[in-house]
Amino acid sequence: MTIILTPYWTNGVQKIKVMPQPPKPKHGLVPPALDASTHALRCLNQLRSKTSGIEKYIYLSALKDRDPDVFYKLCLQNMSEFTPIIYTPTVGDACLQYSHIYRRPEGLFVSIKDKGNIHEVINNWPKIDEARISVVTDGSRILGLGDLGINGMPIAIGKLSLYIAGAGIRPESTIPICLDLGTNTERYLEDPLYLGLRQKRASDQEMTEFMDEFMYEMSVAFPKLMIQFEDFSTDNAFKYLERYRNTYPVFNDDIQGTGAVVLSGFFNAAKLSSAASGNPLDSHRILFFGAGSAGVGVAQQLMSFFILQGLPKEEARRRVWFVDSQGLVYNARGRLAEHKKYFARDDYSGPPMTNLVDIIKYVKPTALLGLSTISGAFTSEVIQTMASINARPIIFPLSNPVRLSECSFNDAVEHTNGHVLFASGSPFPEQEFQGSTLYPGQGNNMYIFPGVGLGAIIGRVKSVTDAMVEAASLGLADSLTDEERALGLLYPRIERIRDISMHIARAVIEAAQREGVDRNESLRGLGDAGLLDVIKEKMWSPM
Ligand SMILES: NC(=O)C1=CN([C@@H]2O[C@H](COP(=O)(O)OP(=O)(O)OC[C@H]3O[C@@H](n4cnc5c(N)ncnc54)[C@H](OP(=O)(O)O)[C@@H]3O)[C@@H](O)[C@H]2O)C=CC1
Ligand SMILES: CC(=O)C(=O)O
Ligand SMILES: [Mg+2]
Repeated sequence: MTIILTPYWTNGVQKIKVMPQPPKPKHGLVPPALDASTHALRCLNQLRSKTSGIEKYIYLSALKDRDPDVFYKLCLQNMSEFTPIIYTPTVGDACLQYSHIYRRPEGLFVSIKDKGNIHEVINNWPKIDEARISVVTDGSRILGLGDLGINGMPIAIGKLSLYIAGAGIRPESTIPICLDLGTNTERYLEDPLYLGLRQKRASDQEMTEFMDEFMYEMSVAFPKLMIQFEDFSTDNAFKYLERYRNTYPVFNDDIQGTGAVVLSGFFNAAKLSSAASGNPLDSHRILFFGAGSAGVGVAQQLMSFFILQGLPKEEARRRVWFVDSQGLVYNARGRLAEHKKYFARDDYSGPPMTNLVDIIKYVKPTALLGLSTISGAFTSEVIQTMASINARPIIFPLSNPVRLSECSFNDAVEHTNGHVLFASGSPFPEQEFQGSTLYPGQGNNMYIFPGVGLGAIIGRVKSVTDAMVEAASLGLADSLTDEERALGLLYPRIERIRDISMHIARAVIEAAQREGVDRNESLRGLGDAGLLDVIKEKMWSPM
């Protein structure tokens, strides 16, 4: 049964009543012609009557609170209309304005001031034994929008709505969590409506002590929970994934989820690009614009593309080049952040190379991937240079939200004469070009994490291994239907997300079984079809 957190005020302090969903109202208390299907249509019309994205977001948040079944039913029926509202790009605006549009509590807030007593805060969560998946952010790098502090909560809520809609996780099994470790963003510290602690971020040492306590207490309170880390700043994203991944079932969406979704789209794009150029799949060369947690996470995952083509690991590494805010990343440039060292080039030692067009002419990449947060960085000249060296250039501007995208689909189509193989982080509309319709891909981790989480909890895994993430990626790449391939799509239609998540979950469980990290013995030996039946049967659906 869905539970409702109802806020009320006593002596100026907001308190929460935990209530079950109300029973069906008695005769006479609702209009006579109210029925479920016309009411869903009424809600959809109300949503569509709103003109701004943030109004739509507020409307849908209220609908989800009031009537989760209608919300999720409409979401599933209108996935491509709903995802840009409950997720990127609009969720970015909801985060920026969270302290101003806040209506009612949703999720769990654990602050640095709770250090030493985190156990008590966690145990205030109403349905401890139901909890299966938590998305945890510290608000320090929300999408490409920077340090938003406690205003990062909507990203955890949005991701979990996609878990529920896209993978059939029961709503009461999800916990959005925002860790409040302070913020270094002055405008929030000065905003009288800001809902978080009014202090600078905790030191590294204090944060690590806090995180160790938090992770331990979570594992005690919620023994069946998988944690998804979301939108931690670069260093902390790598640090805490490494620190906990062998002890608890954790997954970093920005490093691993993004890696998996881009590997999948790259696989499909590389086949089309190689078919057009006549060059073999193992000859691809990839240039990353942006060397943060997402860029490096994707590069680590893309290594498996080359390794699957038969290249040795060292040769696979050499197919990747990075550009960061200082230009081409190479050893002789001087001190490099730890996460950049593995891919730093040792075959260039000249002066810093900072102009992207010059770098493209030097590297001659078949693929240009943007994870930089720099809006419009892929200028017409950049795109034309890619088109001049590739029959079908792969161009993926993956930064979110849409206004930070490195280029638009329209520009990519126009400057490559329609030949581009394109995927962006946030959605772009399709384009008419020379009498045909061209479809942009959405290379967003939303295709991956619902299925990974579903597989992780049904398989009761001890940890989320690299092989499980790779299996999710290849499962997604294989899920294109013949009709989708005929249209040149790189990713399946988002309307099929439940089917896709089911297949990803199966691939994840089988990989966990091969690696010996599964704890659900009843699933062993079921075979593909048997496993799919179990997964399907476990998926929640709105009534
Ligand atoms: N599509 C998807 O599914 C996902 C998309 N993303 C998006 O990716 C973007 C980056 O995220 P993340 O990696 O976590 O962020 P980070 O802050 O960790 O990384 C940003 C990177 O961009 C580089 N950069 C900044 N300015 C420039 C510039 N002028 N020229 C070249 N490079 C520059 C930075 O350089 P330096 O290292 O020198 O500071 C850094 O390497 C965000 O917009 C995020 O929304 C993230 C996850 C998933
Ligand atoms: C999509 C996502 O996780 C991000 O932009 O951070
Ligand atoms: Mg993210």
